[in-house]
Amino acid sequence: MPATSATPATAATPAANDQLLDYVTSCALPTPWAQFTLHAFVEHTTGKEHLAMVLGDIGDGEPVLARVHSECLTGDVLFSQRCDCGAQLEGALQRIAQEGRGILLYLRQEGRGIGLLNKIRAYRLQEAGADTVEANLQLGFHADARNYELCLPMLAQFGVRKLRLMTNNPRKIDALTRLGIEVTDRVPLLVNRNAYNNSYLNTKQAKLGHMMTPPAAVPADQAPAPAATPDVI
Ligand SMILES: Nc1nc2c(ncn2[C@@H]2O[C@H](COP(=O)(O)OP(=O)(O)OP(=O)(O)O)[C@@H](O)[C@H]2O)c(=O)[nH]1
Ligand SMILES: [Zn+2]
Repeated sequence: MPATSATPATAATPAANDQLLDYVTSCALPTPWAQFTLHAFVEHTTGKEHLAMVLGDIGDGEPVLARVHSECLTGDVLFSQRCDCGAQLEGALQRIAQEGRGILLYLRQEGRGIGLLNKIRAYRLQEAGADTVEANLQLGFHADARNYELCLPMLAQFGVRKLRLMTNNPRKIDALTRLGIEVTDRVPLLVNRNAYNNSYLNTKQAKLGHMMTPPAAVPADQAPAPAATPDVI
């Protein structure tokens, strides 16, 4: 039976307006692994809706198991194998459910901050030979255009300042630390490689500094049937 959040859906009260975003409302969110409480925020400048999934008592001052997840519609919703986002999202929620306590911030900064349409443009460039970083640069963007400043008021809503952060990305840890959020531990969040995400994961490791185990080659005879251009993701 899934764990149930100790935070009732109606318990959270709107915090004072922050300069960056407003707290809006919450509801129960049953998942296959636990019943979370889903909290909704709206960002002032963009009108984007950002979300927090909370399980258990996270406001007691102890470090909280946390995932700061950037939106990836293709990976989180459409089952894309080009990246590791969907598997990381699922893995993070499962891990929080196992502990019975934690928070997942779902930030609407799709495509590392360049948006869905530009991410699809970037995928097309990758099919022509660019890697994930080169494609962003060719489109005139930084390799990673995200910022994490919303995390501070979102976490403050729940009285959270110390995280055990599920990530492989050292720049995410640096960014949160600079905001004044204490990352007490990094919890690796590794997913299986496949023929479609292998070079994407290698590029994240080589060019974006992600901390992963050494790349393991995917034997050709174990790889799924090839798509049009699987090796240039
Ligand atoms: N521009 C661009 N964005 C991508 C691509 N693949 C995935 N993304 C986006 O990248 C974001 C996820 O970033 P990742 O680099 O996979 O992981 P991370 O959040 O930095 O690090 P972890 O915490 O270890 O997962 C999501 O917003 C995805 O939409 C791509 O090829 N190009
Ligand atoms: Zn993704």
